[in-house]
Amino acid sequence: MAIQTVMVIGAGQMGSGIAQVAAASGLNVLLHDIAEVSLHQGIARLTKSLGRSVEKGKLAEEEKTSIMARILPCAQLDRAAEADLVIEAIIESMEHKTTLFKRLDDLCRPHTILATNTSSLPITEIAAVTGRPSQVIGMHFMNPVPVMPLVEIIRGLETSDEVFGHIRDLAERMGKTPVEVNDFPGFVSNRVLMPMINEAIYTVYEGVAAPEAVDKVMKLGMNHPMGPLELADFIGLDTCLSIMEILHDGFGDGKYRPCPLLRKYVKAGRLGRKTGKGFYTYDSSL
Ligand SMILES: CC(=O)CC(=O)SCCNC(=O)CCNC(=O)[C@H](O)C(C)(C)COP(=O)(O)OP(=O)(O)OC[C@H]1O[C@@H](n2cnc3c(N)ncnc32)[C@H](O)[C@@H]1OP(=O)(O)O
Ligand SMILES: NC(=O)C1=CN([C@@H]2O[C@H](COP(=O)(O)OP(=O)(O)OC[C@H]3O[C@@H](n4cnc5c(N)ncnc54)[C@H](OP(=O)(O)O)[C@@H]3O)[C@@H](O)[C@H]2O)C=CC1
Repeated sequence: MAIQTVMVIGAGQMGSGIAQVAAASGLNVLLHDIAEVSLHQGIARLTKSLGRSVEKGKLAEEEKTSIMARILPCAQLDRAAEADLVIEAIIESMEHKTTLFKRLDDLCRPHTILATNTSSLPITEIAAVTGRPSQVIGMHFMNPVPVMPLVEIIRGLETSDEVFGHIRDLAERMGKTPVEVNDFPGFVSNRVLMPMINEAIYTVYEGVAAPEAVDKVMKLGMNHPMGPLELADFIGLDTCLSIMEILHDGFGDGKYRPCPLLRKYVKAGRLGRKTGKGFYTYDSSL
């Protein structure tokens, strides 16, 4: 089966980046979001990202135009019927994702593959709500999608070899390096990364150091490109909290307990860069 048309669902920071790299690899992209304002913001974000590549001389203006022409903002989920592949990138919630996957299973043609960009949720559980578990797979991109080379690929219990092969080949076509990992909470990336971020938040919570000092230690001492708190703001504190909760519930181990300060910031709507405030304050969410 040749994948020609992809629907990306959720036009947030990940969905807009996935739509961009998919269109840049020659695919036709339908970009869907429940909220029209989020759809506009997603298009603005990827337009800005492509514009930056043009300014740097890495992309011709005509290429930008043709990439943009392959992306169709689409308010109707029903158009998933046109897709060979759906890549879901909505909020990190099992309830929201399973509701969506049930609906997609009804809407999509029999050959269509359903992929999720979940950061941490079990693929097998998402696949189980559909009548096509062999065609459900985890395709976990890293943020910012146009820059980061990795895609974690996660098979559910029933995912077929054929579907795995299609997704691995597609990730390569998008210029990414696929790495297969098993279906456990947080996979590899967030099982390793998120406890470090959570621990960094604990150091602020317990008054060990201010956010700037924690980040400086990790940047200058360990050569990390971003400090853990800067990175948490970049990922989104709501997403960080959801991932910690999934690790905590999934393994039943107290070492994954989310820091109360993380909970407090999320309750206050301080979600990081996307809301203009987290551990730091930002001018623009794009
Ligand atoms: C939570 C999960 O489930 C999994 C995750 O994704 S965890 C998060 C993983 N991501 C990370 O760890 C990111 C860590 N940070 C970094 O690697 C870097 O800080 C960064 C790449 C984001 C920015 O790098 P920087 O050197 O500080 O800034 P900058 O010079 O502006 O950008 C570097 C390059 O990336 C590009 N870039 C940066 N942000 C971009 C974006 N949002 N979209 C497109 N391009 C972008 C820039 O254009 C620039 O390109 P060139 O080198 O070709 O000029
Ligand atoms: N942030 C990161 O660094 C990474 C995130 N991920 C994963 O990617 C997914 C998305 O994260 P991210 O892009 O950061 O989140 P964002 O909050 O930036 O974007 C999520 C988008 O999905 C929309 N949405 C919510 N529910 C639905 C729905 N039922 N149908 C369609 N659209 C919906 C939201 O709209 P509205 O805002 O109106 O609710 C929002 O525009 C999550 O599963 C996350 O764990 C994976 C890798 C890295």
